[in-house]
Amino acid sequence: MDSIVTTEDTIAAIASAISIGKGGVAIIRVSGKDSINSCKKIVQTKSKYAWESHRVFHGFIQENKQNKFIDEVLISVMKSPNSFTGEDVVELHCHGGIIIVNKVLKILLSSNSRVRLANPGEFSQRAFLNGKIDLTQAESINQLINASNTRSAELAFSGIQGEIKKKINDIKNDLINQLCEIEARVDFEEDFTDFDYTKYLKNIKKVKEKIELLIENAKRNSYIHNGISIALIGKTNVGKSSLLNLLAKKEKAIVTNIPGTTRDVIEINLTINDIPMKIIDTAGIRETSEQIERIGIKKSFRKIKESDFIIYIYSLEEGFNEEDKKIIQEIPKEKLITILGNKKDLIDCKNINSNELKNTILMSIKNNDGERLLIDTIIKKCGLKQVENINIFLNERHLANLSACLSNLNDTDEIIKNKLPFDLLSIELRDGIQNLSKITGQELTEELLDNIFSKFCIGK
Ligand SMILES: Nc1nc2c(c(=O)[nH]1)N(C=O)[C@@H](CNc1ccc(C(=O)N[C@@H](CCC(=O)O)C(=O)O)cc1)CN2
Ligand SMILES: Nc1nc2c(ncn2[C@@H]2O[C@H](COP(=O)(O)OP(=O)(O)OP(=O)(O)O)[C@@H](O)[C@H]2O)c(=O)[nH]1
Ligand SMILES: [K+]
Ligand SMILES: [Mg+2]
Repeated sequence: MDSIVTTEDTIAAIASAISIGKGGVAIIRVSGKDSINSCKKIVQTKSKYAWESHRVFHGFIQENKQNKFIDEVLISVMKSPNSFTGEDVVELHCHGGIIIVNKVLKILLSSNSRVRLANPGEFSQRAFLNGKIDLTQAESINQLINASNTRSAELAFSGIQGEIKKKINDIKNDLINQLCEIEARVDFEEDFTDFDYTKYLKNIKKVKEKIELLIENAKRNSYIHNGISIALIGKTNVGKSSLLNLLAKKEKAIVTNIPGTTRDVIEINLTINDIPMKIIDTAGIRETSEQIERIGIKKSFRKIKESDFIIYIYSLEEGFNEEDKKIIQEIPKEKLITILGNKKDLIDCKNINSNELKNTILMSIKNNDGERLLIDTIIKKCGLKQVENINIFLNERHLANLSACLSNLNDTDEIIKNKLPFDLLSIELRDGIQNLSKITGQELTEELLDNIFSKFCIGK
């Protein structure tokens, strides 16, 4: 691995949340060779614990070596290698006002030419480069900071504890073992024939299943992190707003028997099976010259585009007709959770032709009949079923590398089936292993590194 960043510089930044401007205490974090010396220049202390590692001591921040103090602080020093970054780290715990903490930072930066402001994510980047954490742990730190719900935070923390790394390394070890078997034979070409292809294919199949399980679970866990949006779409008066109210368990939207009641988009948030969901009620779609309603209908079409998923509702009393067919053509197939035939209470179900029932669930929203079935359908269609309790969150980068590895493994199957040269097998396996190494960062490019850490906030 090339040396990617220069860790010659000592870096400093405000590590606590400062965007809101006030807080009891704010922390300035300093990391690098000059962290202790540069802080000594701006601190006056009489503490007997002063500058000892892993102690907290008391002091004052002084401006220009004068005896004029600008803040009273607590200080902790964590000497290399036993710190977050692995370098010498000093933390100054100032009063939490934005003016004072910025002033202390400014004085520190001007105290020593080798101290500079940290780039976004640079502390975590140093922790990574010094081998304190792998890439997945670094990414999990950022995920935890940005988590919007407790479940997402829980998954992020499990990543910080190394759960992603463990899963990936486990799969990697399986592949390394397979590679060893193969390479042993590539070296002694005459022994080709005794290679147990059946056993190899069986082992690789197991590895593929492990990867597929991770990918399947990741989909669900990414919904936990990002949530999903479901739009209720259909003609007027079919019961969209009634359904929104049923799911919300309160009267969020106006329901009347007047077609065109809902004009604007109405959204509610709920959690089903741990998944944060946004349910979106829209204006019923029909030909109309009424100006406000037309704007509402335009928004309905926009929601078809913007939402992750759609439930298409029609009235069983009216039947699924040409207009419904026309609207449903606007909905991408993969987004359609189900067609929902509503107002079951008004008809005799035996009279519905079986063609109409395909991909359709029947409900009486008014009588609260069929809600469970609808929720089960949502869970199934959106892939929200818990496959196995795998407590990790995989981001796009992890998934792309896992998929690449999976396709390497599929290629090795082909190589064997088509009796292609044996060394192709080992090339492909090596490639698969390399794709896994990219996830944890053992295989690294400068671009990848910049890409990941630039998404962090300053001070992390
Ligand atoms: N004040 C403060 N709080 C913080 C952090 C920090 O940097 N400073 N953290 C930063 O994100 C998180 C905690 N994570 C940390 C992870 C490792 C080490 C650390 O010093 N590791 C050393 C020593 C371990 C030990 O003493 O057993 C090591 O790994 O060698 C510190 C914090 C959250 N809270
Ligand atoms: N019989 C019966 N009536 C229902 C059912 N669900 C809704 N309704 C009635 O159908 C009418 C229209 O319901 P809404 O929920 O306003 O329909 P909508 O699709 O939101 O209508 P717009 O906002 O005008 O597009 C109301 O009078 C509801 O009480 C049902 O399951 N059975
Ligand atoms: K209505
Ligand atoms: Mg409505």
